[in-house]
Amino acid sequence: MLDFHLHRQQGAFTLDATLKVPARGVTALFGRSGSGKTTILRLIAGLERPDHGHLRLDGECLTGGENDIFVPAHRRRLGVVFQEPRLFPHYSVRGNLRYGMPRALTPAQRQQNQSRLHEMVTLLGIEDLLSRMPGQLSGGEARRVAIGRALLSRPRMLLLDEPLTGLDGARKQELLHYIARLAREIEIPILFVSHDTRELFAVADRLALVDNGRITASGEIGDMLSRLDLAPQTGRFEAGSLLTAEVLSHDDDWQLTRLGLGAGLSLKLARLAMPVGRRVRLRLRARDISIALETPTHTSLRNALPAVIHEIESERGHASAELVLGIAGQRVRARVDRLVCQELGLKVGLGVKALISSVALSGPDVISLDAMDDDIPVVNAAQLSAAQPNATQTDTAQAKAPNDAGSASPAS
Ligand SMILES: Nc1ncnc2c1ncn2[C@@H]1O[C@H](COP(=O)(O)OP(=O)(O)OP(=O)(O)O)[C@@H](O)[C@H]1O
Repeated sequence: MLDFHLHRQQGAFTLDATLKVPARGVTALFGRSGSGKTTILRLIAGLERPDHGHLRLDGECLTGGENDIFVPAHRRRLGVVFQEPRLFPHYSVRGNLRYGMPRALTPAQRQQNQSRLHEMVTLLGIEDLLSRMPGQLSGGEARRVAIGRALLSRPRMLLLDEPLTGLDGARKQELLHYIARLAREIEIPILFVSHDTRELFAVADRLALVDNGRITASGEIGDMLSRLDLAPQTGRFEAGSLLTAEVLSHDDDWQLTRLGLGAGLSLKLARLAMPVGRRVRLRLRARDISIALETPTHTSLRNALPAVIHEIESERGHASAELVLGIAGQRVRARVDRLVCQELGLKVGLGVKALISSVALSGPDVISLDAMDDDIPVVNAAQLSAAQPNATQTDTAQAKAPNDAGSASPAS
């Protein structure tokens, strides 16, 4: 668990942020440009010092406390990837990747290091770059090397500040899946900053909203996105909900998949390439849900789920009303015409049917919560959590004096 209260004055900007981050899973910092997200990451990484406050990771004080501690960046054992890759210019790509890896003292350890390096190089698609120097890489290539170096260093926590900016679509998607999978398999927390709501949808378990130097709300991402009061801050996400579900069955004749939502409820959507039993996260857009008082007949809408209206926000001057429905114990946002709301007599506590078209949902709306596609190599939990005392240095090592680099040369 990471917990902090950090205060820092930066010119006219005041940061005063408090947050608790659980021991595992991905927490996304989300907020407009200039709200203080990078400053928070830099303070956690030890690249900046707060004016006052505290920062503890797994009970160890890294900043503040009774003795006003400040553990330097390179001793924090954090994996950091910022927007600029910051590779060591005097090491080759291979040297950069090996930099933070634990020293191999036995042939077995050497073999383990080799196979982890090989997995990472394959995943990142940088086989042909290993002998190049950082000055000979494109921006996207350097970013991939920086991500690999951070992950290979066996950090206690990963700090990712827009790590996928500049990557092409396919590579971005692949790495995104890798980060999501990694987050679910390793026992270290990840703090992730991104402006891209699709990235956050794919990887974030929790959302912390940053506004003008403060963390104004935080919680499980599905709960946060279904809160109408937070809509002004979460507005860049398309209004909707994240539900957890399970793949129940496939119908190969009609190319449909049935997802179980709990409480005996299920919905159908286009066939997913996932095995039965897979737990998934499903995104339902508010605009894709219609409301009926009874289960309609003679309709193309095949998903009619019993729901109870929990909240209604209907304001004069707006054409639509926002609803929060309870479906199988999960909160689901829906958007209907205000006029329809009045004509149907919708009110809090009323039982209705939520109608969802099976074609409104597609593959990208469904993210696996279990192990991802089995052909993507992954560093397993045991490998990552078996951190060696000397295994450190990722981008934070840049904070060290250049001649320190010699004492922490790439692991063999
Ligand atoms: N060295 C500095 N001196 C004075 N003000 C600074 C300094 N660095 C950043 N700021 C200001 O601090 C505020 C927060 O900056 P920060 O980079 O943390 O925002 P951000 O949320 O990460 O933004 P973005 O999403 O655009 O990356 C901004 O108003 C910025 O102008």
